[in-house]
Amino acid sequence: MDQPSAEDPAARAAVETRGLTKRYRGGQLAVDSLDLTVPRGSVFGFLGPNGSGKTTTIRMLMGLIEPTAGRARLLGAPMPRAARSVLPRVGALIEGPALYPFLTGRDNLVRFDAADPTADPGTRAARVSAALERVGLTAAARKKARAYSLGMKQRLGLAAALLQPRELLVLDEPTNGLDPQGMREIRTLVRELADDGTTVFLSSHLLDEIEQVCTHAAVMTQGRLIVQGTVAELAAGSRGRLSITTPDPAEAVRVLKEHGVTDIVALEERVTGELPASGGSAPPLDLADLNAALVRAGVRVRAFGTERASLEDAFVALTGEGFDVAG
Ligand SMILES: Nc1ncnc2c1ncn2[C@@H]1O[C@H](COP(=O)(O)OP(=O)(O)OP(=O)(O)O)[C@@H](O)[C@H]1O
Repeated sequence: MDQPSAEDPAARAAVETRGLTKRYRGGQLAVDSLDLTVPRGSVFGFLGPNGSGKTTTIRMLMGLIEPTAGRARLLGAPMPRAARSVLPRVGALIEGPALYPFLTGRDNLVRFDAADPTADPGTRAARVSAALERVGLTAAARKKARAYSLGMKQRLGLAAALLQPRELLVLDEPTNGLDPQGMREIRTLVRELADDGTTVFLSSHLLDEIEQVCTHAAVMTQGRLIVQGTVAELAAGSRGRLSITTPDPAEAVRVLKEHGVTDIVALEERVTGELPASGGSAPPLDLADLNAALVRAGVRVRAFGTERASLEDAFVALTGEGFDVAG
């Protein structure tokens, strides 16, 4: 009864939650009726400021804590009920890897592998070497983990998650605390894993990072999901800023105002502004008409267009808030 058919979207999604809710004992509503669908094969960014409920959601998905209400499916199977059969197909890196500092990178992986009752000891050395190679730590395999940089430690944690082939990787803030080089390494690795067909679900409070690496994203604030979709769809939700280059900025500003453009900023030859929102009875402003009006008014236009809308624009448009991008 609980097994979805091949036609059921739940069978296709790598992660699916319906009404998933967590209220902690102290009364804190950390996750509120979450309906999340992570398509198989996606790199899915789970985005939200600190405290928005991302870790709580991930801990429920992995069966580490019980939801207060609602349900969660991982690779089509109900959690936490199917944990024993599903979790071996899922690699996870949650709240930093638990490493033995006085063991080498390689020996750390040997210990992780030995803790897995399904792992054949006869092929352990080959598995460990392949995982080290996968994350680019072969050269550093004999160094003690305490001598690793934070980025190398994260990669070692990923290697531990990759000792077995995985259909889904769940990474909680995998670049938290890393320097730009470490962040790039993790991003590259995530892309490579996705190219191999692994679904990657990663949480982050960095919009920029999600835009660079993810195909899909969901945005959380205060325990609630405010939007989910492909990154392209989310960014398209806001139109971006109008930008004009002209030697006649004063006249351009006048024409733009007449056409309902707001928040106009003129800096030497560059004039930018917010296009009026479409909707209601007003027809959307056609950029071709606006350009023609500028030319009719004698404004000499060197360049005319909209700046690419970013996920951050979409986020601000959705919530009316800025985003914590400081890290
Ligand atoms: N064990 C707990 N008991 C009570 N409240 C908790 C517990 N864990 C988290 N919370 C609260 O639940 C809310 C969501 O926290 P959560 O850690 O899930 O958010 P997050 O988006 O992962 O943030 P961060 O990036 O800071 O980890 C916060 O208000 C937090 O204080």
